[in-house]
Amino acid sequence: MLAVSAAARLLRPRSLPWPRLPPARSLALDRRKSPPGIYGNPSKFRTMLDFLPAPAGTDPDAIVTSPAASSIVYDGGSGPGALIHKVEIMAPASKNALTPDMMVELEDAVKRCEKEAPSFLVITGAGGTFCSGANIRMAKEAIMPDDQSTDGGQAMAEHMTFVLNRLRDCSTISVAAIDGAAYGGGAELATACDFRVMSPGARIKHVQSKMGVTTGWGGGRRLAEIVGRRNALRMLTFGETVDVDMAVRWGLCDYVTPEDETAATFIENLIREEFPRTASPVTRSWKAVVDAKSEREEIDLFTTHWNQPAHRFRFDEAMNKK
Ligand SMILES: CC[C@@H](C(=O)O)C(=O)SCCNC(=O)CCNC(=O)[C@H](O)C(C)(C)COP(=O)(O)OP(=O)(O)OC[C@H]1O[C@@H](n2cnc3c(N)ncnc32)[C@H](O)[C@@H]1OP(=O)(O)O
Repeated sequence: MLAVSAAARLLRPRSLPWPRLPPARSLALDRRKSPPGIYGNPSKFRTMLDFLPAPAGTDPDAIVTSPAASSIVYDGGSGPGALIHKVEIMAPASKNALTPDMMVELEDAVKRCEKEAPSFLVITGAGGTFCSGANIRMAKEAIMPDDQSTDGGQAMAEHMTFVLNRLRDCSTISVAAIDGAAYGGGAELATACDFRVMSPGARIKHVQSKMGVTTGWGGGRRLAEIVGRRNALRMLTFGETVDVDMAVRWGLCDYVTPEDETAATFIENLIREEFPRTASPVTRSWKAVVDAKSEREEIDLFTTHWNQPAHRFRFDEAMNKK
């Protein structure tokens, strides 16, 4: 899909960088489908865990930096509107398991991505693992009291569903760069991204049934959308380990990395090869195009770009080559 076609080469800008995209909202491209609060108040999770002061008001867009602020590392590249931003999950001692603090940091990362509007967001894990899901030790401590109360689980599920829906609905194209394991919640995070890149040896596994629960972060429905109902049921019921070959066959993996490259390096190189100068203003419209509810919506998106600087630049370049 991102392979460089002859036509794409022809249309590539040679000298001038393209103008920076204004933030999504001013282009009316903010296509968030899940209104804040639809899954309850996500700030409830923050408050419940008591690791943050009660949020001021309930502004769901506010970025409230978690005191931990270390395990989800946001790399803003060359700034707002850049071609690529990156999120690295960095807790290698637990195979990048997500603690409650990190779930809050992930929310902040997604909000930052929405605000700074890069063309692509690459999500990866440190130390050769993507993410081993929720940190089971911390979850036990923080949200599994002895009285069998379900409140903590519900708050976590609402929080993570809210965060991952925002990631999916954000106009930035997101890529899960998977080395090693994407297990449990890690698999759910991977399916919230628009594409999955896997290096040899990477594997995706929905271990939830082995843990005695169902998917809590919206990952079951997303999986069915990606691999089809039957394959999703198979993966979920048996907690099957899906390796790269199977993931490619089922449409769960979009790119396979060569042996000697990490998934993140591979996808970054691929993106930079396709967009050698800077971000294309068109990139952040594609999700809105494929999700358009009507021809009118698609026409309106097209019109947003028509005769604008990037279009004129590429058009003239193509004409001059004729
Ligand atoms: C809604 C989502 C939520 C849910 O379903 O409720 C979840 O996500 S629950 C968590 C689901 N995830 C798992 O069950 C994965 C468990 N981990 C593994 O299967 C393996 O660790 C691995 C990811 C396949 C890696 O295997 P390996 O390379 O052999 O490493 P180790 O197994 O030796 O692990 C090293 C170290 O990391 C700790 N670890 C691993 N995963 C987690 C985790 N999810 N939470 C907390 N800690 C984790 C593991 O215990 C080892 O610790 P030490 O023994 O102290 O070294």
